[in-house]
Amino acid sequence: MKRGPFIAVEGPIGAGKTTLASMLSTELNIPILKEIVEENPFLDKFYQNIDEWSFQLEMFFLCNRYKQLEDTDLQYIAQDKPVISDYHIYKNLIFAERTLKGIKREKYRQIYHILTDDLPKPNIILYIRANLDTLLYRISKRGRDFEEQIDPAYLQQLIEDYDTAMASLAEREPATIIVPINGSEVDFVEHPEQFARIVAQVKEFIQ
Ligand SMILES: Nc1ncnc2c1ncn2[C@@H]1O[C@H](COP(=O)(O)OP(=O)(O)O)[C@@H](O)[C@H]1O
Ligand SMILES: Nc1nc2c(ncn2[C@H]2C[C@H](O)[C@@H](COP(=O)(O)O)O2)c(=O)[nH]1
Repeated sequence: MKRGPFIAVEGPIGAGKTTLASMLSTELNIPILKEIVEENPFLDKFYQNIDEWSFQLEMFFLCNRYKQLEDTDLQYIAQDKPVISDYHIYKNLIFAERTLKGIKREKYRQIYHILTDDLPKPNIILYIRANLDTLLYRISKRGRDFEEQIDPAYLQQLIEDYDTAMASLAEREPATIIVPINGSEVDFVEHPEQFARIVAQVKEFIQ
């Protein structure tokens, strides 16, 4: 592998991204880059009225992730140091294509490409797929008040959007390694041997 591994854990809301990224970070002794969710001023409003707040929310996520990735590039990637992240910048587009409409969607697409096209992209993606029941259960287990309002139909659409987006990324970027994980069947939290299998897979790619 040419540069230090940049590993992203992806999947729809509640799939277990932050959990798996944190466990891998500890196990492999690789620094973690985590999304900060609690300080987001728009998420609560967004779930109350998606059409009203989607542009502000998507722009907020995009600007935050842009800044975080710029810093990550300087601190780790440009220095060939490994790093693991609980998101891929591409998720901005997955969500925005679902939540934005018309001219705002078009403007967002342009800004997204201007900001992100030259940013370093992960070379390994652990893609946690999970069914609707699993996601709803985990979201309620996590217990964030504002997420109680998530419409299951929105979540189901995101499950499908993620599948489409990962297939499209695989086609566009054949060098990116995508490791699918069935998050409804593989339980890396309760079953250490299942976590060990994921660790072994990742090690295969980074050594
Ligand atoms: N494999 C798993 N088995 C059981 N609970 C899990 C598993 N993965 C995640 N969780 C729990 O589900 C909730 C959501 O996980 P989280 O990692 O925050 O998801 P994400 O970052 O994808 O939104 C958390 O309460 C976490 O402890
Ligand atoms: N509309 C968008 N919502 C997003 C985006 N990234 C995250 N989120 C939401 C989904 C959850 O409620 C919360 C945390 O996300 P996790 O997947 O880490 O649970 O934030 C986005 O780009 N657009």
